[in-house]
Amino acid sequence: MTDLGPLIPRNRMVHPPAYTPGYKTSVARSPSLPLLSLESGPSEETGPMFGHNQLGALDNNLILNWTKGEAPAVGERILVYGRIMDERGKPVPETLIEIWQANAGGRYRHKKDTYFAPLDPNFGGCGRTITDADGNYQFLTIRPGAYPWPNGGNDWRPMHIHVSVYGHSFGQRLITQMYFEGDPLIPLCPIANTVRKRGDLDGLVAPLDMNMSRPHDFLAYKFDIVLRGRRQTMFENKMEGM
Ligand SMILES: O=C(O)c1ccc(O)c(O)c1
Repeated sequence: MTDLGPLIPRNRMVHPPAYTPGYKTSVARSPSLPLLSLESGPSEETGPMFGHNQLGALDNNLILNWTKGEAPAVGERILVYGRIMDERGKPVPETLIEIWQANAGGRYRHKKDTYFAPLDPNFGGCGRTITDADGNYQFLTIRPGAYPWPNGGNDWRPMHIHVSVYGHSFGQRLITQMYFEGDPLIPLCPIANTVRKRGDLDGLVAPLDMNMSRPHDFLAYKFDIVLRGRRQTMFENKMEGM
């Protein structure tokens, strides 16, 4: 295996900090003592690797990958596509990209989600794919609904899709959320507001792209992910979450 060298830690002065009291669950999740700096080792720097032969044909089609009969998922059909790049715009090929999201009513298929909106029996909410040789990926899905969450007052999550990019090893995994152009809930969201700079938050908002939409079928949203550098995508400080 190629020696990729030690992992480069994320710059916490740029990415959202772990402790953001406006986002209440971050308080208990964030460290209260200074961090120790440990060298990464083989368990962080190597594998597991995922190959194309491990993916099912519908893994990147959330409209069809959970259907029990012939019925597709309920909702506004959308294509989410983009490219994963490094700081020089060089594509990142063959990397696993996974997404998870609420259904069209704003409800997750998760035992802890008890929101009034019903589950859609034909929608699971998870998908995965591997970038091609030019770093491109695409998912066919439905637009997730916004939903209220128990953070305080009347907080709502904007429509969003959770995105994980795997890299070459466990220690490289990066997680973020994609928002939708024009959603008025974005500037009101305490989680979106953990991103300190307006320009960096704009990088998480996918523009509508009519050129990639398909007439009479789906709209398209473009979400590029930049791993490092001046135009880097903002990543989360936690590894789990809905
Ligand atoms: O971390 C959380 O508490 C939390 C709550 C609601 C969400 O939609 C989410 O993405 C995270």
